[in-house]
Amino acid sequence: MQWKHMCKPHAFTVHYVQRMKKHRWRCKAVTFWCSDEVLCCHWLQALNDLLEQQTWRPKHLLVYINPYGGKKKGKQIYENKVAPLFSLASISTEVIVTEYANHARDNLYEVNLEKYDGIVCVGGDGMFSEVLHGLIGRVQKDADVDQNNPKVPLSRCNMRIGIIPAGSTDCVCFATVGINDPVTSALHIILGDCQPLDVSSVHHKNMFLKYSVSLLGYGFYGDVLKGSEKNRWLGPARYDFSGFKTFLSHRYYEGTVCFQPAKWAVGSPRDKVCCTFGCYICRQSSKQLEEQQRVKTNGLESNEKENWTVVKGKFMAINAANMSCACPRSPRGLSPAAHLADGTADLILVRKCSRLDFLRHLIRHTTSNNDQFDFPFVDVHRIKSFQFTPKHFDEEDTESTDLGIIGKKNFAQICTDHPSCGCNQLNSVWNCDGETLEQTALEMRVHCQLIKLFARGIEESQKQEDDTNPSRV
Ligand SMILES: Nc1ncnc2c1ncn2[C@@H]1O[C@H](COP(=O)(O)OP(=O)(O)OP(=O)(O)O)[C@@H](O)[C@H]1O
Repeated sequence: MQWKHMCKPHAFTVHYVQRMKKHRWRCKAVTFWCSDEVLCCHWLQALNDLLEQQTWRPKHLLVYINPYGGKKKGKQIYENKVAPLFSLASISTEVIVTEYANHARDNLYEVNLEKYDGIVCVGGDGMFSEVLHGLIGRVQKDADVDQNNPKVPLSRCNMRIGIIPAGSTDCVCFATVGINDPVTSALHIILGDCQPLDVSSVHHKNMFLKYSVSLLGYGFYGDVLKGSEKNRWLGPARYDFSGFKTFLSHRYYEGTVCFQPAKWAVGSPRDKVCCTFGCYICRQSSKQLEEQQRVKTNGLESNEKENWTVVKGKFMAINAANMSCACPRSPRGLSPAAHLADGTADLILVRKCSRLDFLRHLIRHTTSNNDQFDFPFVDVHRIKSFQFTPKHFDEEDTESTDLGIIGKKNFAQICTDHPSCGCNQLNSVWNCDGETLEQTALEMRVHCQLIKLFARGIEESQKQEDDTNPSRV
């Protein structure tokens, strides 16, 4: 049908998603013309009815914008790239531009969540973490769950969170969408995508510290973060600078790691298969975990205490990765086969080794094919929880673990073990999703699929799909 032959044209425009390269999505439009007004209305009605049936699409969203995240362009990015798309999709929003750190977290404790179909945060990983803490905290409060009890099962959050990347680090967005692009993320929100995500709770004794969705790292990654904070004035280059300095200092830390292997899990950290859209391993593992928990609550099995593996030693790094932790710099991440929603984390123990060996291990994170775990000083385990007790701890920490493995008193020691650095630093700090923790003795537990994101995981074999049907989403 050609519009120029029509005497009375009627038209409507359909906006659709088109896949571009590297997981990027764009909004395209096609206009349909019709000479018959009634027919045109029928088409419109039919399309609107179809859209109405897609009840998973959000209609009302609560949006938090951090105006100071990244290059301070959060507000601009939202107004220019995201808001017009939400309005095209008839999504109404309540927008809160944050005025101070933790504004969004505090607000989430008070707001009437029933009014919304989802929460959107515009900012970086720090902003996402704030919203995550606000939402999980609020849901536990409403369900009367004590977050300070490390053993308590947490209540799942059904409200989805969308991340519009506008920070200096957008790792969670990158790992769950495949790219940190505001328009792509907005389109995933509009389509109502849903990606469940595991969350780890981190406790010190019976005190809740933080939730983590990506990396909980001690030793190398803790030191890099701590060093980078002292050099904030360098901007994003502070991470490279601090990384180089930390590498040169070549420190190791002594302590004891106790962990519970995730025996039900289907995959292993050494798998070649990565977590992708509709991941089979996430589905199977979470199903088996649910089954195991059902058996336990029915009293058929009650041996939660056993199955702890204890590793005592000198570590360059202790990393617990809840997801691959892929980012543009390390495209496969710290643990390439880690899964977003299988109820496990990958615990990577890098024991004391030579500087050259450590460099070889680090370099493998940046290359695509080599296995970074294939070294005699690296061990990797798929776990559901772990505890760490440093060899040198404060009085405060003496009763830190309930396993009673280490019962030594506080003692100060000059750093004779580090002739290369000449430091007197006995303990490292924990890097919890980019924030340092004060306590060194801690306990981490994975909560399977505790939250949901407006994402779908990383789509594979894009090329094939693009060739056959570029717009099918
Ligand atoms: N209005 C505000 N003023 C100051 N800080 C804020 C404000 N709103 C949010 N924040 C805090 O700013 C921190 C960093 O935000 P965000 O993650 O968006 O940016 P970023 O540049 O990626 O930072 P980082 O790399 O440290 O995560 C968050 O911890 C958040 O709590």
